[in-house]
Amino acid sequence: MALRTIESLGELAGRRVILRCDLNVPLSDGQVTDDGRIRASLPTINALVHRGARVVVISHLGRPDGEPDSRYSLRPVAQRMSELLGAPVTFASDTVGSAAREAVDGLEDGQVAVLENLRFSPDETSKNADDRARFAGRLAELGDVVVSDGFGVVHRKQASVYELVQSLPSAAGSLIAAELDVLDRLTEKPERPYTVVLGGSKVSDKLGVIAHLLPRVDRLLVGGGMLFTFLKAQGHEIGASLLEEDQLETVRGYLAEAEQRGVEIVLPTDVVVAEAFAADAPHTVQAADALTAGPAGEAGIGLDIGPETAARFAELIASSKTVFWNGPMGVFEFPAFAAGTKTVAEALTRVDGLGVVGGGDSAAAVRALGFRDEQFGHVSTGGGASLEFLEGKKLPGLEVLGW
Ligand SMILES: Nc1ncnc2c1ncn2[C@@H]1O[C@H](COP(=O)(O)OP(=O)(O)O)[C@@H](O)[C@H]1O
Ligand SMILES: O=C(OP(=O)(O)O)[C@H](O)COP(=O)(O)O
Repeated sequence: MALRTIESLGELAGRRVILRCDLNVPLSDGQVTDDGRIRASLPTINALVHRGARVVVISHLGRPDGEPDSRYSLRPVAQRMSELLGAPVTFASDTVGSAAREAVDGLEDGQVAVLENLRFSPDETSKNADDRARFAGRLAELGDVVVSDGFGVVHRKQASVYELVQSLPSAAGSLIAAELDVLDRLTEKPERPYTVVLGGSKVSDKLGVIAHLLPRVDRLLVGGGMLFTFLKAQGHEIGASLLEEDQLETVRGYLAEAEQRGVEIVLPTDVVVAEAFAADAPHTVQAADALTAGPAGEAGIGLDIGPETAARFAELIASSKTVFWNGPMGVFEFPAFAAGTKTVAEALTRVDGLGVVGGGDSAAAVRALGFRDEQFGHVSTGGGASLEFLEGKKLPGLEVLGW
């Protein structure tokens, strides 16, 4: 089925358009450190502005605890959006309260407002459909139609992604359409060898996709925070490294299934082990099977793949015809632990075929390490969303758009 497009919404001049974006960008000291997701939202914002719509932008940022928390405010995002648009952007300090209503009522045709973080309300992410519907209803009062364009969050059944889109006439924005165009190429007869590279820190989310990826890919390379659950599942110690204890059995199952299917799960042979989770922590390269048990100060904490592993991953990536990579290989925010991510990124630029990097932090990482988006086949704004799409799953935020 085809996505409903903005054209299907008819005349937009003078109408209030709620635009659901994914503006979940990295911040440091209240400053946006990578504006990729804001830039990616601009084509749809500009298209709506040019049609004379009154644009009400909504988004989440990070994972606050369902209550206002200034560390996760969208205020700096609104500021950066204003700079990029070259036009004023009103910021409302709440999401469905009096500030939001005032900001929306004050909009003239072609103007833009950004409302505060959706996740400051527990109802946005509630598991209870009634809570979500109630919150979606309050959001719907702020608009006449909805445009959903937050590709990075379409895998979440959350109020603004799912219930809101069903509460008003709705359509997909051009970012979602563009993302799906590329991802379709990865799902429909990908050229082989097809390699998926997984890393990052959202370990439990992303371990879940492996079961569905195994029948589709030739190789799965595992780095980042995820690798330690694999090493532990193989019986190795991992010091104070990231671990999903309750996933050990599942991971053992994946290893057995991969062997049966002839899919290579490639695990690190060396890792960079630090004395603490800190930019200046002393660190050494250790064999992946040589770590000991204990707290960070004694047994260390794994913060990057080692150089031997990075070189092996690079070789496997560059010799593939189709590659999807989500999740940094290490804590790239600290330069001492960015080497693995840099080596993998460099290899992805050399893929003779389609090389895609996806995810908020992965895209930010490659840019921070000096790569340009044009060097890759595609830089996707969604990590988890892309992975679940590649699994062949129906995604809630796309289903409600007619996909
Ligand atoms: N070994 C590790 N231990 C802890 N965190 C890690 C490790 N490797 C990578 N990370 C962290 O993973 C984060 C990104 O993960 P994730 O959100 O899953 O990626 P994306 O946003 O690209 O989908 C980064 O902030 C990075 O520091
Ligand atoms: O950053 C995001 O996902 P990603 O890290 O998988 O790219 C999205 O904004 C979704 O955020 P969430 O994983 O907190 O629901």
